[in-house]
Amino acid sequence: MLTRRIIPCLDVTGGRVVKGQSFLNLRDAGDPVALAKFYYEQGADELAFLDITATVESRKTMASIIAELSKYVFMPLTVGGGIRTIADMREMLLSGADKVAINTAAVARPELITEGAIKFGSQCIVVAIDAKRSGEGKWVVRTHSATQASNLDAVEWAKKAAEMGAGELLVTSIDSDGHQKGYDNDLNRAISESVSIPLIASGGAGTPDHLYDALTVGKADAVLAASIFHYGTYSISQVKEFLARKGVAIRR
Ligand SMILES: O=C(O)c1ccccc1NC[C@H](O)[C@H](O)[C@H](O)COP(=O)(O)O
Repeated sequence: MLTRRIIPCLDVTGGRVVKGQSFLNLRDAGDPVALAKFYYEQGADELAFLDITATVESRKTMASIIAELSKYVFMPLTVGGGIRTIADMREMLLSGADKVAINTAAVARPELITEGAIKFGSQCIVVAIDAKRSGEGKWVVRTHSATQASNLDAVEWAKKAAEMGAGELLVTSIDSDGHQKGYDNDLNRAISESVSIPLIASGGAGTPDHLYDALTVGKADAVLAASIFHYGTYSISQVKEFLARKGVAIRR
């Protein structure tokens, strides 16, 4: 079995890490470079950076943060937020990112997924999907930092993104995000059972049990978390010890 990955997520705006609940009420959660170095030293398997301002200016800030980080942090870096073109992807990858996450731009023009996969390799292209529960066993895709509803069913969109060449899916439950009450395992399992590319679960982590449930019940290949780590509720090593004791293949 492939080792499962623990991925801290740094949502960045104005050069600072922030954290909210269901994408709202954002609070300062620290300096991005310091936090990234801390998580690297703690044994994180990968790091995700999300530029939630997503302007031309903020993308330049993100590129300089990633360039600075790459000097100290030697684990896969995924960068997302406002990435709209091949040029945006190239800028992040040349700054030191290993993967780019595209969300709104991929919904607007799914061909961007294929173009990015052809240019840089599928392994560089993560399609981020922000999904909101819309009925029993149904989730709708929202874009623009979850401010706009689309007419896309989240499971169907995930299947299309995989067909278009995505290397990995980063699936965030808008309902669970930041509440530390657990991931939306129904959402993650529904998508994981529909695609053959890795799924990173996101949104809701509050205890090590939640991460275990996401990797088992939710059938995720990796777990992304922000609040649980930024607020120091649990350390990465505590989470990894817990998962290893439960028999999960984890890198230590
Ligand atoms: O994705 C966005 O555009 C966005 C915008 C504003 C605030 C948060 C956002 N995303 C939520 C992040 O992906 C968040 O770090 C993950 O969902 C993990 O959240 P936790 O529930 O705190 O582990």
